[in-house]
Amino acid sequence: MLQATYSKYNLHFKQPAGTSRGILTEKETWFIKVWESEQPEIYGLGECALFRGLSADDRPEFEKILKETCEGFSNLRDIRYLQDWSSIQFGLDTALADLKHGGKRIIYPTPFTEGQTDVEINGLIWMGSKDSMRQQIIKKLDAGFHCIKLKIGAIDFEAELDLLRMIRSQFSKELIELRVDANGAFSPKDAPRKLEQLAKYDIHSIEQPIRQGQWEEMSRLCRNTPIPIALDEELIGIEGFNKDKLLDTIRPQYVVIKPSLLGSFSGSWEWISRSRERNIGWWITSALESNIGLNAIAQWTAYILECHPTGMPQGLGTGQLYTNNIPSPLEQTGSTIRYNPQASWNLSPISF
Ligand SMILES: O=C(O)CCC(=O)c1ccccc1C(=O)O
Repeated sequence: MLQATYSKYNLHFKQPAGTSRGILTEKETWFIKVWESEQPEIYGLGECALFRGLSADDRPEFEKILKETCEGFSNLRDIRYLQDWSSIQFGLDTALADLKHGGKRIIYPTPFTEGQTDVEINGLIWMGSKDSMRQQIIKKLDAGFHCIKLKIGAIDFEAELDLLRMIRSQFSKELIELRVDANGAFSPKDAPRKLEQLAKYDIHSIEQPIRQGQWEEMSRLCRNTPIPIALDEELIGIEGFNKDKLLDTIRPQYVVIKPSLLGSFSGSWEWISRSRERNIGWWITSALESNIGLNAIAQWTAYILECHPTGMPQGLGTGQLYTNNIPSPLEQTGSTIRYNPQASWNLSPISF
């Protein structure tokens, strides 16, 4: 009989992570474990990566639903009811796929999990003082990144423009692709002027320039913008035919796919396939998961890119943020993430 249980885990940031939504020092997450009662030593592990303030499932009943999911698991025929609970669906999908493949943290077996391919990623620059952002940028460039993404929209806009000017004075757009992520910080009124100013620095794309839920304003921005716009928060909680409606109304240049927030792998694939039909670009990003969730996202990304290569860096560069992450075979070297099948997991930090 299939069994399941869960456990809460608190991740601690090495450095406070600044975004226009505030500064993070800790991130809670939940692990889920599944096994056959005859063989408890072989189990699948997943991460229900609840993101407070961002996930559609940041609701008071979260733990109750997770608990009921685990308790009612053996006679659960249909887990589609979890479509409202993206992070639980993501954790359960991961754990079940892991169990199916023998409980070795192999979720999507591909050449990536054999260590034969890697995935190009962007380097992430958190918001901070101009000095701290400059130091982070230099570190990422030294590490070999060709694409960096800056969280913008909270420090003084002129200082942010200065940073972009500094980067561009040393590195052309052929050498470094610059992405920025405003996490909704601009007002619809200011956004056009801010986009014009940013455009001087050959910006590849801007994520979520204005807050989600303003389809008319966002649609207008996307029509006139000098910088391609990528939707991120905008996609959270949108289901079914509304996905088509959103893409047809806003017509963004890109969408950012976060599997733990967008209905796991199936919900994420719906966004990718619908975007592909409309010539809307996409990339896949982690959203502050531990290595358990990041591993699942990285493996799924490699699996999707095998059939649908885009040539674009993905946003999976969040693996080194925490002091107490779960030691894993994921390695970030240069500008890529890879899975080293010779390395091992150390799951001892997790207790069920
Ligand atoms: O932006 C990234 O690539 C990862 C970081 C991330 O998801 C995040 C972290 C803090 C606040 C908002 C977000 C977000 O972009 O959704």
